[in-house]
Amino acid sequence: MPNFPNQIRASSSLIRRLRQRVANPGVLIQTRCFTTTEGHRPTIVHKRSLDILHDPWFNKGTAFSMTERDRLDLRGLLPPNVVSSDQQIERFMVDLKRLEVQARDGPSDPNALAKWRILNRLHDRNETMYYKVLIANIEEYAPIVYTPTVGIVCQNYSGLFRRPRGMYFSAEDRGEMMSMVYNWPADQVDMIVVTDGSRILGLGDLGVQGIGISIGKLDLYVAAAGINPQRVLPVMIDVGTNNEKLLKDPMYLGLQEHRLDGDEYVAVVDEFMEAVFTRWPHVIVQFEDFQSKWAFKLLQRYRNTYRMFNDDVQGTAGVAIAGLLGAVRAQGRPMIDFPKQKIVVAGAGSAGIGVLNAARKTMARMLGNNESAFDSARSQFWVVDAKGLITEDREDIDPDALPFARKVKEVGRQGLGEGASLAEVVRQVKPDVLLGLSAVGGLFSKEVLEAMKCSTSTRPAIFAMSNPTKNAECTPEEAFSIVGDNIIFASGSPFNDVNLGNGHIGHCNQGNNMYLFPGVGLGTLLSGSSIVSDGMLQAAAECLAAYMSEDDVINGKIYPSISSIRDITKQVAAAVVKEAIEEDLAEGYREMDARELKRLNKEEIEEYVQNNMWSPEYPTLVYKKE
Ligand SMILES: NC(=O)C1=CN([C@@H]2O[C@H](COP(=O)(O)OP(=O)(O)OC[C@H]3O[C@@H](n4cnc5c(N)ncnc54)[C@H](O)[C@@H]3O)[C@@H](O)[C@H]2O)C=CC1
Ligand SMILES: CC(=O)C(=O)O
Ligand SMILES: [Mg+2]
Repeated sequence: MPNFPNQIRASSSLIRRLRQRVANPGVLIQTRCFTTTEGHRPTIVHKRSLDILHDPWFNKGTAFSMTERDRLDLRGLLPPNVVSSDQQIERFMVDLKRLEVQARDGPSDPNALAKWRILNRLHDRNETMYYKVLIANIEEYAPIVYTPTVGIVCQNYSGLFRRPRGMYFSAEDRGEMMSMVYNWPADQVDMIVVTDGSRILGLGDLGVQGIGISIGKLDLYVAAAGINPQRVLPVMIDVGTNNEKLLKDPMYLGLQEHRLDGDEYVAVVDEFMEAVFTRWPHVIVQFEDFQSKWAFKLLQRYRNTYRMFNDDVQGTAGVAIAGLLGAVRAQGRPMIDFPKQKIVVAGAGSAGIGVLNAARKTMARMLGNNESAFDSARSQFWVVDAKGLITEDREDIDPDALPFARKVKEVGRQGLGEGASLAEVVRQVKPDVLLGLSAVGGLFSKEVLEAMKCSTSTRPAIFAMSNPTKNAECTPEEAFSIVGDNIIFASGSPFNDVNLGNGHIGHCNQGNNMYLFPGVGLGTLLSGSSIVSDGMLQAAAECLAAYMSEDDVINGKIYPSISSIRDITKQVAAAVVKEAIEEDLAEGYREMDARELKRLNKEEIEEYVQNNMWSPEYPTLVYKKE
């Protein structure tokens, strides 16, 4: 008879069952009381990995210890912070109590977070149905699973966490990644979206909570590009966080230490890349929301060796180019006039510099594609960052911004100098385009927009591209009411069109990389190219630019409506495949080999893309014994 500790009052039925166990030591007795010595006996399970996490009987969620995670092939399938069951309950209760307040946080839709929770639960229960709902209602639900609501989700992720989705590679997993990738149950993975959480939308460093953005982007991969949801993998590389609030938050699920930096940081990302490409050699890895400091370096480090691209640098650039060309057409001018546009860019981070580089190259191509064309294109841009106008006088200038630093003499003639304010720059330059990728909500103040009224363009364009909604540089109402009814307006997050009165509508375009990255990923996959070339990205941007009709652009519509995202994605993917074939990069995909790909004409490429897009229909299921 076992000795019960004094404080435990065992029920008579429990004592009866314990007696049974003493008589039959091999038999495990299920008991509801977990404070007896029973709690220390192991429970035999016939499952491992996600099967355990998805089984409500055995799942302990974030409370699985590291030894158990290793024993049950769970390493990487949960955020790295191991919490006690009391902490789990505390986190749940705090989140429950916050629900009402959070639900009101939605910037444009007061029920946004509540909708996200409902959709997320459906996602956990039934993926086919989830994507069917998402695709059929993309206009209403893209702002829930993607920007802006995904921003609120990331900010509150530790509280919202219920079931894991995706993989976490943390600094603690160094040396383990090559084996832990096998904890992911799918033998085929087509798309990975990875973040290190260091710059989530315009919300800064959100650490492990940034995984929400990888999940949201992959939702669009499935909904827009028809990537099979069983072959997508959201990833979070947790190297710590420099967000002091999260470092002190007892609810936080990530590593509570400062970010790794320098060689140590690179070694973690290197190990991750090697591991995923070893297990899935044909996967495409999209880098998302890495702080600028690393975004460019990692892109240069990997782009010629792995199938990868950086969405914020390259996807945003393509979307902006398409919009900028649309803005030229909206003035009733041919696209070839683009090199005459004066463009003021606010923000010189990964997105801003990506756009500037691509815009300069596009202008240079139009001007003859030689060195002098490239050099002269530079003078069309004025770049303003947190310290004001960037000139060659800037101390410790960021090397990525250096090519866009204005010559001091040159801007001096315009009455401008190093560090001039955005309003001053706009007043003096009178630009055709004012483009914001600063993450500073309201940066296009009344003063800046008043200055934009002096633009020399017949149809000034304002791109307030920062996300989420509260970080937009201005609202469309502010832009139309201050600058005038005739402007072209685009924002990164969705806004409603503006009623200008007299039956006129001020059109609000959504200038977001969601119109490109799904097609770039799908096109790369189906071409079988082992890299994502500049030409493939350029082809994607040109396809998006050409998608809008002359009537559309004259009416101020420079981007498609989100309701046509599946169609535009198909076309972008086809353009990417075509370019990969032309550059001799296409190695084929499945039964379509390189030679056959080369024989396809434009229509056949589109058909090939269409035929390879997954649709949310229930398949017939058949049971087969292992
Ligand atoms: N619409 C879209 O498709 C995309 C939008 N974005 C948005 O762009 C924003 C910036 O992203 P990153 O470039 O990666 O961020 P980042 O943090 O690397 O860069 C921000 C830049 O803005 C500058 N800045 C800060 N305060 C400023 C001020 N008062 N005036 C002028 N410039 C100022 C900073 O100096 C820095 O150069 C984010 O809000 C992000 O959500 C990013 C990618 C795609
Ligand atoms: C849209 C996007 O990629 C961003 O705001 O970072
Ligand atoms: Mg991004």
